[in-house]
Amino acid sequence: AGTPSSSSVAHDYGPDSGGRLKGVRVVKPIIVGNVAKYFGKREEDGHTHQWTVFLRPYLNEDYSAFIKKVHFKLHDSYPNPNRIVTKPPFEITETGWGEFEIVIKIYFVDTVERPVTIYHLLRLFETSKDPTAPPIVKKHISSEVYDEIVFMEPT
Ligand SMILES: O=C(Nc1ccc(C(=O)N2CC(c3nccs3)C2)s1)[C@@H]1CCCN1
Repeated sequence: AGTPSSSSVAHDYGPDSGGRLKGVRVVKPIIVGNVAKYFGKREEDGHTHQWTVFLRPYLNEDYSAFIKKVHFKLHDSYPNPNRIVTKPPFEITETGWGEFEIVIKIYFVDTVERPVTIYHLLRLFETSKDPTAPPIVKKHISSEVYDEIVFMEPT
């Protein structure tokens, strides 16, 4: 039998559906992280690394169908610390000398879905087991975590 026509498909308008179709939970896997490259100590401003913080799909998929924009909030000592990216790749590349928390806020095309906030600690150094040891500088370093965006997709 072929796909049932809309008339034969039963729609479940649950008691709390507010007129929307009963939602189907959609899980979108993502990777949130940063890569960093050590370029020595720059005379003029003391910056030592170039880094890129990113939010990307776990598999190579186009998430711009449901992600409207991604807001990266950098440390306030950066010029224009509120960086908005409206199309993939959702990433920011900057230079600096230290590690700090970057607040990443994802806004969805479907405005009924509330924005999602993710916190990422920018990593430039390898952490040594000995807390009294100086930070370990590596030419290249990366720090990324797997995460999931879960939202209700109307069926
Ligand atoms: O490092 C840390 N906080 C940092 C905040 C901002 C950092 C940075 O790298 N930069 C500011 C930015 C510019 N200033 C002027 C033009 S761009 C380059 S580092 C903390 C402190 C101890 C441990 N981690």
